[in-house]
Amino acid sequence: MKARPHIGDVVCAIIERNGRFLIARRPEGKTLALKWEFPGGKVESGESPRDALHRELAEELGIVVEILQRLSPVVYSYSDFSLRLIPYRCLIVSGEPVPVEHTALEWISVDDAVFYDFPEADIPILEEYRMLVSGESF
Ligand SMILES: Nc1nc2c([nH]c(=O)n2[C@H]2C[C@H](O)[C@@H](COP(=O)(O)OP(=O)(O)OP(=O)(O)O)O2)c(=O)[nH]1
Repeated sequence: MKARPHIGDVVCAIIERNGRFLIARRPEGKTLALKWEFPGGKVESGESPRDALHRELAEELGIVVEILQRLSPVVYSYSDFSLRLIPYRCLIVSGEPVPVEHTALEWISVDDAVFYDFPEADIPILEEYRMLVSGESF
């Protein structure tokens, strides 16, 4: 019998400002190279998802955020790994994002998202977010 693949938890942030949110481009030579993603990363053992998000955003972008809302987690299996991606809407409370690990950052509107190449696991998150903000005066 084949062993069930390990599913790792990954947290990610939808960081909002002026009706847009921040996306970051993954570097060449890494998994999902050159895809645009929500900033975030793997939850380490013994760490809560929220703590992991604060740590990753400080490391990757040099910012401190306030978490506003958790959206629905997405479980997705790529050909070589599986993950549970847990999204949080956030606001920056200090710092200005600087791409330490990513090759680019962009602030986009939810309608712009179709023009960017996101990982498959992100698609349901973008869809839920679109529904959510279309009901708000965003
Ligand atoms: N941060 C982030 N990661 C995502 C998103 N969508 C998605 O499939 N992922 C995947 C890419 C990575 O494999 C993993 C995030 O882990 P990470 O950013 O800490 O991983 P990494 O590139 O340093 O490590 P690795 O993939 O090379 O093992 O989750 C997303 O929107 N944001």
